[in-house]
Amino acid sequence: MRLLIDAGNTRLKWRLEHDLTVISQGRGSMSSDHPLSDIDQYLGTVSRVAVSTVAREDLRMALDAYLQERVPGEVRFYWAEKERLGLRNSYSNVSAMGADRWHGMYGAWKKRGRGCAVIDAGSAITIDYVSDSGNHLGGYILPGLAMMFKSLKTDAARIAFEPNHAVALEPGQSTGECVNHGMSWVSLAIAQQLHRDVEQLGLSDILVTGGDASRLQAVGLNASEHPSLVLDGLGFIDHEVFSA
Ligand SMILES: Nc1ncnc2c1ncn2[C@@H]1O[C@H](COP(=O)(O)OP(=O)(O)OP(=O)(O)O)[C@@H](O)[C@H]1O
Ligand SMILES: CC(C)(CO)[C@@H](O)C(=O)NCCC(=O)O
Ligand SMILES: [K+]
Repeated sequence: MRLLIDAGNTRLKWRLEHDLTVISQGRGSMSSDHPLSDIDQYLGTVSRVAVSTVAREDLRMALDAYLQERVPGEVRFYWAEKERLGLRNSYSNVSAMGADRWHGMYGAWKKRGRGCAVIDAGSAITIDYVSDSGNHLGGYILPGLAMMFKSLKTDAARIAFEPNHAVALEPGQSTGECVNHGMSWVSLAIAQQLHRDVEQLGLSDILVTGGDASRLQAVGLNASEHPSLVLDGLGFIDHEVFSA
């Protein structure tokens, strides 16, 4: 049994596989003492764990200790790389790139095998462009939608509102409308700029993942949704490493 883990800043996503077939998948909180409690009964049978993480080093170490204690198999952490089977990183300091971005891009590269844009709308939003020849052309890092809401709540004294996920784009006429419509408006701006970039760079399509994927699609982002793209890419890499 193989366990794949995408440990983000807020949440952890996991997938349990047997012979590359998905047995079960789910998510846990990074702040939980037992983030894998849903699969407690399986942990003793896991022969290998592959982890992609962007969490703080102390949280990574706590996750490592937690896994070592419960899983008999090897626990391996995977990071961004310079190159893998035709996909080439543009960062000169490759290790500074979030592992989730590399693994998401690799998942997209393996699925598409040609130029594409990858957008991960999670705690932060990342956008990465890959050319037909596999060159990472670069990307963008933006605050995520929940992060934007939170910063308005905590850093501005007179902005009181209840966030919602409705798509409404007309100019707001109350604080709540201004903030909520503003979030749709910024989502639309992201989607439109992505469409322009993809067209200009000649990329074939857009893959989207992350908790706010559907919100971007709701304002018209023309993308295929891959809810666990990071785990997909991580799984491909771990498989390649172990079958080499
Ligand atoms: N049930 C939910 N819990 C938390 N966020 C959610 C939920 N459903 C949708 N979201 C949206 O998903 C976004 C977070 O996405 P996602 O779950 O992919 O990130 P994350 O896993 O928290 O990020 P990271 O991988 O950095 O930990 C938030 O901006 C929020 O608006
Ligand atoms: C941007 C996030 C937080 C998105 O999860 C992650 O990919 C990260 O911590 N990246 C490190 C900085 C970088 O990718 O250049
Ligand atoms: K993420």
